[in-house]
Amino acid sequence: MRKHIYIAYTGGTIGMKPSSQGYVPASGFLADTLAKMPEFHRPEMPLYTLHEYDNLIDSSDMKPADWQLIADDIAAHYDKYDGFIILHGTDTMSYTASALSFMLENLSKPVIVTGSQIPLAELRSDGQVNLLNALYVAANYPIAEVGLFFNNRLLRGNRSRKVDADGFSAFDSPNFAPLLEAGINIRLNAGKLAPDAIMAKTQPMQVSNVTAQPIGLVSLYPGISSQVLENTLQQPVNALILLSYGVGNAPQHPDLLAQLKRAAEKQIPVLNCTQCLRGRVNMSGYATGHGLAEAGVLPGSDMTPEAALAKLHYLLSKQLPFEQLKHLLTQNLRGEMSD
Ligand SMILES: NC(=O)C[C@H](N)C(=O)O
Repeated sequence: MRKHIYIAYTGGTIGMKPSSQGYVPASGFLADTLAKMPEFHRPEMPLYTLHEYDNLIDSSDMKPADWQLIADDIAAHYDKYDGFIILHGTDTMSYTASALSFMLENLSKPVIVTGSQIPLAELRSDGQVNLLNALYVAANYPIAEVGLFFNNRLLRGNRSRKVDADGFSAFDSPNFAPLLEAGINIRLNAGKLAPDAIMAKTQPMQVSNVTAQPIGLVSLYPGISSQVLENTLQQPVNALILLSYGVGNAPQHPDLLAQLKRAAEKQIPVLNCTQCLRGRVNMSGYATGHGLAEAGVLPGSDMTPEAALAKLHYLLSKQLPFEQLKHLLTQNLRGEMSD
C-alpha cells in the first residue's frame, strides 16, 4: 500500500518567488511548482497532501505561537497519515524542530522538518533533493521522532544547528551522529525504525502546549560587566541561558557570580550551555566552572542553545514547581542531551 504523507507548508525559501525586495513566499506557488515535477509523482513515491498555511512566513518571523500551530496541525491529522513533513525556512528551522520534539508527546510516526537554500522553482535548487528524499525517507524509513532533513542527512531535530548561511550543507548535528544518510544506499546510523506495532501504539500522541516565555540569553565575552547580567535579569525573564566558555567556564568575578546567585534565589533557572560547537559542559573541570555550579547554575551538558531555548519553553509552560523544573532541565527528555 502506498504510504500517504502530510506536508505542512509554513513558508521559507523553498516555496519563495523573486520580488523587487528579494525572495518572498507566494500563495499557491509551491503547489504549482510541485505539480510540474514528475519525480514527485512516480509510483515509488508516497502520496502526499500539501497543506499551505494561510500566512506563509520567512522563518525569521517564527514565534512559539507558530510552533503551537504546527504541533496542533500535526495532531489534527495524526491518525490519517503515515508521516509528516514540515516545510520551513532554514533560519529558525533548528528551533522549530527542537520545539516540536518536546511538544509532540508519545510520537510514533516520523515528523521531518525540511526546506532549502534556493527556492524549488529556481535553477540549481536544493529544494527538490531535500523534499523528495524527506518524503521517501518518511515513507520508507519511519523514524518516530522529529528529524531535520537537509543535504542528504536526517539529523535529530533537537541536536541540529544551522552552521552555514549559504552552503547546501547548512545543518549539522555536532554532538550526535546523523539518524540516517542518503547516499547511493540509504544508511541508518543513529536512527531507529519504528515497527508497525509502535506506529499503532496505544498511547495516543498528545501535544504539550507552549506559551511564549521571556528568556534571557547572554554569551560571555572577555571583560563582560556584571551589569549586563543584572540588566538582563531585571527584565521580566523566566530563565537565563548562559553561553559560557569551553566546558562551562565563566570569569571568577564576584559581582557576576552574585548576579547568578540572585537569579537562583529568585527561582530563575540559569542553564549553562557552551559557546563551543562540540563537546559538553562539565562544571567540575575547572575552578571557573565550579564557581558557576556553586552559584546554582544548572549544567546544560551538550544541549544546543536552540534545544535549550525550546526545552525551557516546554517546561516553563507547564508551570512546574521550581525543584522539578530544575530537575527536568538537566534530564535527557528527548535525546537532546547525552546522558
Ligand atoms: N533558506 C531559508 O529558508 C531562509 C529564509 N530566510 C527563511 O528562513 O525563511
